[in-house]
Amino acid sequence: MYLFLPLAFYRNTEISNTYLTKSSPKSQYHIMMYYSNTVYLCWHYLTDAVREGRNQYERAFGISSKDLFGAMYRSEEEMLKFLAGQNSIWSICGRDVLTAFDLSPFTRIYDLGGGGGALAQECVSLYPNCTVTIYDLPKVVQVAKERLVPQEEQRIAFHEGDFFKDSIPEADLYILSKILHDWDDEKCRQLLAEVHKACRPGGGVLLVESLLAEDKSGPVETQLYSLNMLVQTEGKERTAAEYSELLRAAGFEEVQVRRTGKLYDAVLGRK
Ligand SMILES: C[S@@+](CC[C@H](N)C(=O)[O-])C[C@H]1O[C@@H](n2cnc3c(N)ncnc32)[C@H](O)[C@@H]1O
Repeated sequence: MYLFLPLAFYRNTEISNTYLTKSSPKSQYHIMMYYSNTVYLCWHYLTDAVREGRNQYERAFGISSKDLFGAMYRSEEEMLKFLAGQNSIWSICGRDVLTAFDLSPFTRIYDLGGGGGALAQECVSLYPNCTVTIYDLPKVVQVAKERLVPQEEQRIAFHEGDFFKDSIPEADLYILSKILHDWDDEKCRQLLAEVHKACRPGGGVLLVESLLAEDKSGPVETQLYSLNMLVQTEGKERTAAEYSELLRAAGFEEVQVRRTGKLYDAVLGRK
């Protein structure tokens, strides 16, 4: 047993150096801090969330969540913390979700709700012939442009817009990474219908989401994420069949599903 103690200590130090140290390239520091300081406050009201079937911003922060991202971005500091947190996961899973399918035929890509841009950066480094436009709410785009995406990166462009209200420009591929899980089925259908209208014939849409098993019996991480969505958004995690159905209802065909073995998976639909 005494022999294993230093080994366990060494392993724990290695894990914390890799995933918790702020300066590590695989650091999960920002998302941990966001969970701990913001999301956890909504979890205090889990029983209310289950009873009422809605998020708990009002109880946790005293603000209405009628405009969901207005509530999440209630200060510039909160927005930065959220975007940095969202970016962190792609240092671990970005390559897996973007190589689940060969995306090289798609050169004009829009990352809808592309946030802090980490997935867009991973995409241009894996597929050097593509350009990726980060489409997001104006204040998110401004922060991504000025503080999160390196200015010398010529293959990344920016588009300020609200994908529920403004038009979506034509492209070969739309990435919707962790977007549909924020919204109910009706809003997902509305958004996918607009994406289908804008998509070039022969183009496609790539959903990046954490997939539940078809009987919803697991994985436990995805079930927990679904509760996370309940306490802080209007959405939930879904099964591959549920995403495929949403894509088909919007007009996308040849829907293919790839599980990566990590937290996030990929679903591709073609127009
Ligand atoms: C859960 S985050 C995912 C961010 C990024 N796609 C990723 O995977 O790291 C959802 C993103 O959708 C954006 N978003 C929410 N509502 C939007 C809207 N109406 N129009 C455009 N972007 C929106 C948010 O600002 C945020 O960046």
